[in-house]
Amino acid sequence: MDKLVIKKSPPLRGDVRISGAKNAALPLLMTALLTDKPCRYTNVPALRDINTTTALLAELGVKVSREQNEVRLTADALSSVTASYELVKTMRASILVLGPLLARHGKANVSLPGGCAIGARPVNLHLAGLEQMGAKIEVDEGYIRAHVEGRLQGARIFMDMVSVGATENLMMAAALAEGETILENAAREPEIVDLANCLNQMGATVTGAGTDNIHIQGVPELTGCDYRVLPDRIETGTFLVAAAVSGGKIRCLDAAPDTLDAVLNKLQQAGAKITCGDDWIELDMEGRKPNAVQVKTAPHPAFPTDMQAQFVTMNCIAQGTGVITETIFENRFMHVPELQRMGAEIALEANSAVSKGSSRLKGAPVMATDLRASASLVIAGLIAEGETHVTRIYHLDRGYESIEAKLSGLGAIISREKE
Ligand SMILES: CC(=O)N[C@H]1[C@@H](OP(=O)(O)OP(=O)(O)OC[C@H]2O[C@@H](n3ccc(=O)[nH]c3=O)[C@H](O)[C@@H]2O)O[C@H](CO)[C@@H](O)[C@@H]1O
Ligand SMILES: C=C(OP(=O)(O)O)C(=O)O
Repeated sequence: MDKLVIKKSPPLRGDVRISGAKNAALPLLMTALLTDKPCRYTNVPALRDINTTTALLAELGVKVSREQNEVRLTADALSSVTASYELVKTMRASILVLGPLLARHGKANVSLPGGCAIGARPVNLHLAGLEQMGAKIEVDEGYIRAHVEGRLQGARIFMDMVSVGATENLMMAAALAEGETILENAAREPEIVDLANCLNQMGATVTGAGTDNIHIQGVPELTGCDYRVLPDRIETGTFLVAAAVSGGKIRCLDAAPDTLDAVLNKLQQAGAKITCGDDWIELDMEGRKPNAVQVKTAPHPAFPTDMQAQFVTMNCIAQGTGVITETIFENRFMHVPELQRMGAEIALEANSAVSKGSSRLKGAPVMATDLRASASLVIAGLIAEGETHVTRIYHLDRGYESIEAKLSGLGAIISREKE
């Protein structure tokens, strides 16, 4: 297994190119299941989760070809409608094959994803929505077994929690359903808008994406697509926080500033000077240490849970007391004990991490427990005295393309080694 070795680094400086968004690319690649025509996706990040997705699609019989950041998929003859436990257990987003398979093939067997380090993460909203559209679903031996006679039927579906994945699964299913589907209390994330744009390019009629009320007029069949994945707002935010923590000045290129309002707002409160162009964001700390900020995670457009861990690291070394409250996942503070091992003064109070600020971090061996927790430890390593060894970085490789090369390009002292 690999680990990252990070030494105390100078303030980050320079330009970094932002990759396509993992959380947009995953549902986008699943749209290929909705058509027998070829689909081409560009700006697809080179990530472990993308490898898992193409392996999953190949297992279903989808023809896959991949070259650098381009993926071509053709689902003209499926050989299976089963997403196996072996793949689903490594990537929860595998559940997103359920809606498309059911809509186009009338049948799907998908292993229950189960929980993960950050929480229980049930899929009841995905299943309830599909049942409202006429699917018969049972859970047997750890598998969701779903079928429908004829086509799924459009329905008015109210989701009593905001769920990104359920909104995506139901949007894809509804695109091939008979009649209109209305998703109420839908998620409003930029990745949902990206999925709607791709579906519309394939001949679907999706309106309202980006609001909490999405209308999908089903069509009998869809065509292929040639679609460029949205820039990764969480990768962008992670580099910006790393630069803020180090007191540096960086420019994120090929970014999407309008997807990051809540994060940029908090960075400004922390004392960062932020300048944006159409597709770039510059952060300049002008040599200052960040001020602690108060943050509460919530569905988009509020502050994203996927940026919470990185801000916990920032608050540790910032000036003043900061409180970060997590409202999306019940167990998303696994990075806190690891940061404490590096000397961070943080107290966990219910679902809040309270940092006293001005912690002097010292390098230590630390363990990555999930994707964004790993990112928070890497950021801590950049400013800790001495050397930090981050193990179990397969979590990091799920969601950050070439993170050590990108950080090195900004002046960080970081290398990948064998554990
Ligand atoms: C691949 C991907 O895009 N992952 C993102 C997606 O995950 P994901 O789509 O899994 O997250 P959801 O938005 O569905 O989850 C939000 C909350 O709703 C709960 N819930 C969800 C579905 C359901 O059927 N029942 C239920 O109770 C979850 O346990 C969680 O507490 O959105 C999360 C919230 O922004 C992000 O952290 C993840 O990075
Ligand atoms: C939690 C995340 O991803 P996933 O939903 O794929 O686990 C994430 O991207 O931070």
